[in-house]
Amino acid sequence: MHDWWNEPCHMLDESVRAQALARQDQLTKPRGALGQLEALAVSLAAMQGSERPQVERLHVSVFAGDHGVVEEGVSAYPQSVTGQMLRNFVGGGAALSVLSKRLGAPLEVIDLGTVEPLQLDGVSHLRLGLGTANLAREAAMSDEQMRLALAAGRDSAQRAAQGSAQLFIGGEMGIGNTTSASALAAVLLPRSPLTLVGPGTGLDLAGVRHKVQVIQDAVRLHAEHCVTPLKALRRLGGFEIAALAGAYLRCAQLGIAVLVDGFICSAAALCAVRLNPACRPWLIFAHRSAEPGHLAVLEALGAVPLLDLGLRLGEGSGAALAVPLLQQACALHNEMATFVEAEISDRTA
Ligand SMILES: Cc1cc2ncn([C@H]3O[C@H](COP(=O)(O)O)[C@@H](O)[C@H]3O)c2cc1C
Ligand SMILES: O=C(O)c1cccnc1
Repeated sequence: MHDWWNEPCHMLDESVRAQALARQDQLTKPRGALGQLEALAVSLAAMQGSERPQVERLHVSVFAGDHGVVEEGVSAYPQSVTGQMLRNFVGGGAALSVLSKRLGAPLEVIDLGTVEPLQLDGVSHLRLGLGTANLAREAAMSDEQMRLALAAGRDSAQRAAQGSAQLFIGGEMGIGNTTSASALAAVLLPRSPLTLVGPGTGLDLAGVRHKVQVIQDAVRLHAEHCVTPLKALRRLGGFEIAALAGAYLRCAQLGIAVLVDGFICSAAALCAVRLNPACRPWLIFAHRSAEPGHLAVLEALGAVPLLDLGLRLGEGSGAALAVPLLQQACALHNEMATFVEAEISDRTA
């Protein structure tokens, strides 16, 4: 079967990057005084091939999928919440719904396989099963399910391109997915689950200890078979995690900047980068989640997150929150006066 994710990624425009860098140094501020915002505007310029980058047209897709591993008692919430939240996403009540409405961005909701499917207007159904299999006992997905999930993400990136999106945000909903993301990180980094696993939706200490045990056992069961990132994704991932990886990879191939959310999305980004390392420059990391494993994943990706607000929600909420920062970084880059324009001396004393 054709492994589309291996195709080359779009090239960043290095001459535009150099022009944007030169412009930053001419703006009426001490050099480097806008810190990460300068690098952000310069990166966006290189990605968009435009010396005046913009982040006005957003594409936001949230992928939902249930996780068989929930039967091991690894989440503070029941599996049925995943499907129920879909109504909340389309009804406007979910955190991501509120944030994307504020940003003026339509929210695409895609059900990849929840245990209690609801027929809802505004939800696309690409159901791959009643959730994944229990990764504590067997591979989470069949090869076909994983490929279909990757393709579902690829197709959302393609819709983003059709809408001329300047930024892609992927979100996720899947009770139990911090377990899947932690197991993936443990195998891909590799690192002991003990240092990665956290409370997710709010497990107490005993709950976290049990979750660590479940993940350690799962890693022991699957590790020797996870000889490629694709095999790790199939055995330990989730439908929504595979879709996010597929979306990130296709965005990089199509030349669309991606704003990555929290721990779950970063685990998907880790899979994407391991599948095709050339996608890495297209990924901007919005925030550092309170989930302990997130820092290790960010470090492995050489990522410096924009925000650190103690968020532990997922959905894409942290990415949506960081959009105004990207917009302001672009406005400063595009609209500030140069020393020459403002007739201010740019020489140091
Ligand atoms: C009402 C509600 C809304 C959410 N929105 C995102 N999540 C987040 O929590 C889940 C992962 O945590 P765990 O692995 O502990 O189950 C995912 O669905 C994630 O998106 C939510 C969780 C709940 C309960
Ligand atoms: O950072 C995340 O993505 C996250 C953290 C806790 C629960 N759900 C998601």
